[in-house]
This record gives sequence, C-alpha cells and structure tokens, in this order.
Amino acid sequence: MIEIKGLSKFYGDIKVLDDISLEIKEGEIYGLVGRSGAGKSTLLRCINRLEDFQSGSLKVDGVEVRDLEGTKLREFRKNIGMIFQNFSLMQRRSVYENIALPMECWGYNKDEIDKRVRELAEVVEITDKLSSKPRELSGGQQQRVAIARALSLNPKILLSDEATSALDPKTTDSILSLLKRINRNLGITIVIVAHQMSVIKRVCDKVSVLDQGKIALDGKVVDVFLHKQDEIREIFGGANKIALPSTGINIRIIVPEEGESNRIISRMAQILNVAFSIPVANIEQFKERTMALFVINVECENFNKVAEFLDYQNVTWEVVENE
Ligand SMILES: Nc1ncnc2c1ncn2[C@@H]1O[C@H](COP(=O)(O)OP(=O)(O)OP(=O)(O)O)[C@@H](O)[C@H]1O
Repeated sequence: MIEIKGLSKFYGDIKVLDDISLEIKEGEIYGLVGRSGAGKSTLLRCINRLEDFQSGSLKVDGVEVRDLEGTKLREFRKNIGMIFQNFSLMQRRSVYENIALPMECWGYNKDEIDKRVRELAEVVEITDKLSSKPRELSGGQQQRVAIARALSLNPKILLSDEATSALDPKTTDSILSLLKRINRNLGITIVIVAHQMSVIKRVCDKVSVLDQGKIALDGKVVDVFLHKQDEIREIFGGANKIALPSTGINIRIIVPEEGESNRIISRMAQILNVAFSIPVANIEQFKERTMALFVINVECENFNKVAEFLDYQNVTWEVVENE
C-alpha cells in the first residue's frame, strides 16, 4: 500500500532522510521510532506530501506521490487522516463542529455530516461531549476528537505523529487500544511515529527504527524487540543496560506467555538436572500476544545440554554476549 524506495531528503545542505526504503502493507499498523531528530516526522509527512523530498520514490497504492498536483493531490490527501501530539483542535468550535469540519470543507450535506459525526463519536466514545468545547476536555478526550475528525472522510490510511506523547500512561493505553480497534474494525492502515519503543511494541505489527535519518533496524516488532535488544539500547541510550553475570553463559529465552514460560523453566530444571540462575524475567505485551522473556545463566560445561533441550522444546533462544 505504501512503498518507499531510496528516499532521501535535505534541508539545505543537511540530509535528514538518507536512502529510506520500506513497505507498509494494507491493514498493517506500522511504527516509525527513533530518538528526537531522527527524521520520523519528516518521513511521515512525506507520505501525505506535506513534505517534498529530493530523490527516491514514494508510492501509495501504486501512485507516485511526488507527481500529484491540484485536485489529484487534494483527492489523495482525503484518503489520509492525520493526528498530532497537540491535537490541533479549533478551540472556538464545539467537539461536533471540529469533527464535522473536513466534511463541511468537502461540501457534504448536513444530514450526511450529522450521521457521520454521531457514528464517529460512538467509535471514539465521546458521544456525551459533542457540544463541549475542546478546552473542557481532558487530553485523552481531545485526542479522541482529533481521531474522529481524522476519520471523518473515511480515509484508508491514518498517520499518527506522537499522538500519545503528551498523555499519561493510562490515557496512552486507552488511545492505543482505540487505534488498534480502529485498525481491526475499520481496516484502516495506520502509521505511528513515536519516540518510545513501548508504544510501538504494544500496537504495531512492523517497525522501522530510524537513527540519524537512516533505517537502523526493521522488521516484525516481536523480532526486532526480542532479538535486537542490544542494538535498540545502543540507539536509544544505554541507561537501562542490565548487568548480567560475567561468568558462565547468558541465554535469552523467548516463549509465549500462556503459563508456558514457567513450565519450560521448571521442565528444564527437572529434566536436565543442571543449576542455573535467572537474572532477567519479564512479561512483554505485544499487539496480538504476550511473551515472556528470560535470561538464564548456565555454567559453560552445561551449555550444550541446555541448548539441545531448548531446540528440542522449540524455544526461541540466543546467547547474550558478555561484555
Ligand atoms: N522545516 C525544517 N527546516 C530545517 N530543518 C528541519 C525542518 N524540520 C525538521 N528539520 C530537521 O530535520 C531533522 C529531522 O526532524 P524530524 O522532526 O523529522 O525528527 P523526529 O525524529 O520526528 O524528531 P522529534 O521526535 O523531535 O520530532 C532534524 O534535524 C530537524 O532539526
């Protein structure tokens, strides 16, 4: 649905996007994550042509976005909704009028607008706030209004630029759940820009991690998150580096969390009869499933035995290098 190949963009002499290639399939929730200044927002804004770029290609449904002008560009943008960190609502207008605004601009009649506004208010769960002004709402409620407005023209794609960055963790959760529901029920492809991996992890199917204008890592969120922990830490800063035992061998184990994780560990202890410690045990919540992530530390002489057991049990594992 969105196909980006070799895209580069400069501001003056500074290259802010460097040879970006990625593909976003219809119905996916795709994350663009990275530190401040990595180029995430700029890339997102290239998708709906709010930004131009100097070289490469960006196609949406096979159409080269750079070639669009005038009415064609307007029609194209109609298919792409966008939400922002600061909500960008019109303060003098009511919630109803904010949601209705894009439809008014496109000349929809009053009945159509009324039906759609009420439908969307149900989807984003703000039916009781339609006559309020944005300033009378909480941040989470304002973002719900912005989402309803972004969906008013029935777009195929929703772009989210740090939409939860100004919200507290609980409100963030509720907005992320809403985005997941919109993706599932309305089949809208969503591209999410965030600077926190935790946001991406919970809602996205795939991710590109941007670093200084380049794609440093990409792939399925589960794979990137679970297998590229060291690279992620390097990009986002090493403050949370976990001190692992410096002797023996540390093995990272990943299993679906359906009670299964504890069973693997206890089975290993029983069957192999080897001693090991568990320096890390985390439950990680992904879009569709919960996974358990352990690091176990085993004596060097027991490594082969443990590796064989994990392979036999079909467990995803890897050795974590000692520093
Ligand atoms: N209009 C502009 N003119 C000049 N430079 C710009 C402009 N917009 C962005 N930049 C620069 O482009 C680079 C990428 O910015 P961008 O906003 O895309 O990064 P980001 O990853 O979204 O960061 P943040 O999370 O802080 O928004 C930065 O170095 C920024 O200073």
